[in-house]
Amino acid sequence: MTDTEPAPAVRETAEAIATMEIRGAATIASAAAEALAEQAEAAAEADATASDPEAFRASLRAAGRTLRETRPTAVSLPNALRYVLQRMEGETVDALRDSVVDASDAFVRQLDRAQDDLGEVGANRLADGDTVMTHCHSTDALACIEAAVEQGKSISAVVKETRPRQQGHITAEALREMGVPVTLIVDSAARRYLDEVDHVVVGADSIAADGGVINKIGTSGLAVNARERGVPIMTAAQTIKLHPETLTGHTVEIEMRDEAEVIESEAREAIGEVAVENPAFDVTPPRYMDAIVTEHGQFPPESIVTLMRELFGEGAAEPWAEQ
Ligand SMILES: O=P(O)(O)OC[C@H]1O[C@H](OP(=O)(O)O)[C@H](O)[C@@H]1O
Repeated sequence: MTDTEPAPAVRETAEAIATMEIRGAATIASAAAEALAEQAEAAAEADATASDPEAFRASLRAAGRTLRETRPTAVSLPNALRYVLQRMEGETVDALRDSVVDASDAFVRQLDRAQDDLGEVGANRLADGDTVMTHCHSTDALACIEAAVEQGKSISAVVKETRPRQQGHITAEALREMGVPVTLIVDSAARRYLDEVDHVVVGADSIAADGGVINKIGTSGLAVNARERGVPIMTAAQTIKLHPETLTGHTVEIEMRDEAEVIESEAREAIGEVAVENPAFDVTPPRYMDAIVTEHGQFPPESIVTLMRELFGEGAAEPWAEQ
């Protein structure tokens, strides 16, 4: 390992995030924080960095860049890197390592606590006997349903399969394990089933300062249909999903993934020369979302900017940048 080469554990985590073996905004964030701790442990042992605090810092920043480059849309990833790298301090390599490991542990603990707290808030929006509709797989959204079940409410679910990666299957299994009766449907059946649904519950990968919700592709269409059918829709999003760069007018980059996720090679060849696109996310305008549920309470999307300013100020530092 040279001073800027990430430890094998960091490269493995980065690869797993890029291929979506590790996926879901919150899970990506905790994996990234843990990878930085592993980098710190490895760098404290490596010849090039063990006795050189500046080389140690450089190796942590390089690991941050490797992790940052994996997927562009879920802001929980750079927010995790910010949390840990901004707390890296000390004059010696041992002190630096300890500060990174401690920050990483604190971040992961905070993430779990936030999800539990958010679940309680979201559960209060659900009533006994409600049927919820879900899209994709969100641990934050599931936390709301699980807390409602733990409150003794009887909840059923209509689960959208969520093409192309079918994360709805993961949601269906998780809900079944909670004892929630599940009906799995294809995405295009959603509007038909909205008449049988009391609440739509989705997660988020990023929340923009204007209250726009960036979530799995298909969320915006679902939200528009829910509004038209008069069904409330909430997004469950811990505050690590708030995108500080959008405070200064930046837009959120929507990840475009490989066409192979959409169409098998044989079918692709048979169709011939056509374009195939695979955007992973879309933006739901704030007027189509009833509430953003966070660990700090629930907010109308248009007012989320106040919470963002409180938590992030106006700036979004990049402590992983080369110096
Ligand atoms: O953080 P939690 O709530 O678990 O997940 C949040 C969001 O992350 C997922 O993205 P992907 O499957 O990684 O592309 C989905 O869009 C989901 O709603």
